Amino acid sequence: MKCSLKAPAKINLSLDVIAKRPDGYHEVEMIMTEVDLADRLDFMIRDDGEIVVEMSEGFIPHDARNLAYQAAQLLKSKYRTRQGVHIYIQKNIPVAAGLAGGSSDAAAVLRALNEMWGLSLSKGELAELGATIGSDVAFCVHGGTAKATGRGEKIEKLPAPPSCWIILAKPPIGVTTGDIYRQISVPDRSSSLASEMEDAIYAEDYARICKHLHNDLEAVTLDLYPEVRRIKQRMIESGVDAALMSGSGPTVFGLVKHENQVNRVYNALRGFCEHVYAVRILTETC
Ligand SMILES: C[C@](O)(CO)[C@H](O)COP(=O)(O)OP(=O)(O)OC[C@H]1O[C@@H](n2ccc(N)nc2=O)[C@H](O)[C@@H]1O
Ligand SMILES: Nc1ncnc2c1ncn2[C@@H]1O[C@H](COP(=O)(O)OP(=O)(O)OP(=O)(O)O)[C@@H](O)[C@H]1O
Repeated sequence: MKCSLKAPAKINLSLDVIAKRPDGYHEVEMIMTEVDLADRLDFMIRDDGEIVVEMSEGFIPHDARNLAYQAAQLLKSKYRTRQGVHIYIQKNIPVAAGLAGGSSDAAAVLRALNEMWGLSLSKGELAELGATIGSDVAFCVHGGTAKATGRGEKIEKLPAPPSCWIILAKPPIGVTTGDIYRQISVPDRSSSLASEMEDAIYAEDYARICKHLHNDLEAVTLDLYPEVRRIKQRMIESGVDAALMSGSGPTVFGLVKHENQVNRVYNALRGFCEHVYAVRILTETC
């Protein structure tokens, strides 16, 4: 039995850090959306019970450190499945980029093996299991556009934002999420910035979405890595409607409403860094 699934990247349109928790995580309020830059995962059932992960990129571990492997192992041990699986991951999402590449792979494994191993788990159950692997996995299980609270694992689905183009630019550095959270001073604010973004999405108001892009982690990463600040600056100068860093970085994204602006922005960034993508928001889970 074989199956293939796409594992899309996400961006954070809004990310508020609300409080530091005693367990070392932070309480957050985030608005996230999937974009059509995706890894591709090919699955094949193995009758010997083994889990084998193969990656297109040799530098990513394919053993128990791989989030896709962890997802398969979690289902296998919890539901005592006799079958195994071979998973090939064609990596298209840049790694350690703030785009949840590994989390999305893990979510795709949960969704695929739920079908292939006949587990009949609901999306909610898969998301709950996924959250034990990483904070972004629950969102990736649900997909689409959503508000994420708690440490990121409590998901409320939202409609897709109005149609637009997104330019992603990733400088040649990797950022470790924990390092960025560790350095943030929790902002003292009375109103929720994520709510402003949520309202703008419900109102289908592109200009308000641009106005309310916000990420509390951005200032920390920009201070640590001046090249990320330069990319954001370059993006703004190239004429995007708004720009923001995604997650803990270092990828910066720019929103562009009209297709005729896309090439100009893309080319301005392409001369500046190697990893540049022009993508769209996903309106349905693939
Ligand atoms: C930055 C984001 O990607 C935005 O979507 C997420 O908040 C992080 O999601 P993630 O990469 O899946 O994060 P995890 O693998 O769960 O956590 C990595 C590390 O980040 C820190 N962390 C993560 C999530 C959170 N809400 N608070 C935290 O302080 C913790 O130190 C944790 O040890
Ligand atoms: N399937 C996978 N794909 C990519 N990286 C993986 C995978 N499994 C484990 N990793 C490891 O996870 C780390 C983070 O990679 P990932 O691409 O998921 O980061 P990220 O996009 O910054 O995630 P997030 O936005 O959720 O913080 C890397 O050090 C990488 O070696």
